[in-house]
Amino acid sequence: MKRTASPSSLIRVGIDLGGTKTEGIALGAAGEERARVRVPTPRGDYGATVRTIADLVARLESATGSAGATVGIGIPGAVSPATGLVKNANSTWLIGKPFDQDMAEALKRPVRIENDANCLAVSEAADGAGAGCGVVFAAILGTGCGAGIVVDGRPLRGRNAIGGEWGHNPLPWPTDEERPGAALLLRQIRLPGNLRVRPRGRRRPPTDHRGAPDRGGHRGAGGARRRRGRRHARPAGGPARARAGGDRQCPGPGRDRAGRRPVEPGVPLRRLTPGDRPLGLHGQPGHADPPRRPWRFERGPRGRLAVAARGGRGQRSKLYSGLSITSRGVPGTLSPPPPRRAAVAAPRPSRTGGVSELVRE
Ligand SMILES: OC[C@H]1O[C@](O)(CO)[C@@H](O)[C@@H]1O
Repeated sequence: MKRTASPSSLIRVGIDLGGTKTEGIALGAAGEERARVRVPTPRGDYGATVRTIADLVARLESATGSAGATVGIGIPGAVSPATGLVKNANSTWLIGKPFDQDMAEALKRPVRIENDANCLAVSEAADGAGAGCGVVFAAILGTGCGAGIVVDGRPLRGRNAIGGEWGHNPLPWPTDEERPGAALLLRQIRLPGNLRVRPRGRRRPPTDHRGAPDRGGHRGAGGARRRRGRRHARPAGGPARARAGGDRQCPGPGRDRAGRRPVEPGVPLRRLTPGDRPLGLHGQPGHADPPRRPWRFERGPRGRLAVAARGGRGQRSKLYSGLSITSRGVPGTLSPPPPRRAAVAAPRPSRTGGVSELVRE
């Protein structure tokens, strides 16, 4: 006979939906761990993701001999208060979906959805590194990079449900290689097919984390590691106690990966101007929701232009190959990686009328 949950046998199920794995835990009435299951996340398949979580809940309930457990799910990104749809998820197949509703329907009960970094921050504030602290900041380095702020035990979501998100924001003390900002941040965009964006002109030779030429391993990996260390260190310089979660390695505030080198800010803080407006998460404009104005690139010195696309309800911005892009007069190129040339995508408006400007020479 199926047992139903009574207050004494109440099971609380928590699910961590990650980019590579999905893990569920069943907690007993006193918060003790009763069961735990981890499965691969069906990447790219929204329906399968919903089913996987529903199966996980069923497995946890059967492992604990319970039914009707309460369910909370930590997700990358957030459910937008404006649209009720998922936004900012590095697991991009969730973007634009009514995930909370679909999960409630699949599980036949209400579910609570929260940003994974907020879950981490609440957990650390409750009984982890931030226990006893009034304000706790926790950074998560998983498939994506995010963070949460908790005040007096409750997450600060903010009006756009992005409170604490630091992963895709401009950093203080930009270095020369990061200026003017937008050109660099353009690299974050996932382009259709094989296309990629790179700044035009001088290319820095790959270096390791000490700045020496990187010989071996992946080309440029050392340089990337060094930059990553610096960039994570800068915003982390502030809080008294910070906690990093997620399943990727983090060099740690102010240190390189080996924990040796202090990271110095080097250059003074430069205020970003509207023209520097970086592309936000997954090509959306900043973190604004809904976008207050479309971003665009300006006409460059050679009169060539620019692609501009409007982000919007979770859809990716569209960029096209074969055009030059500029940002505040600093040219970059949008090109297919050699030697195989990707087909030039024909400019076409996105389904929601996304292309705001497209100018050819
Ligand atoms: O999953 C880790 C983090 O990645 C993000 O989706 C950003 O890419 C955040 O919203 C989340 O907290």
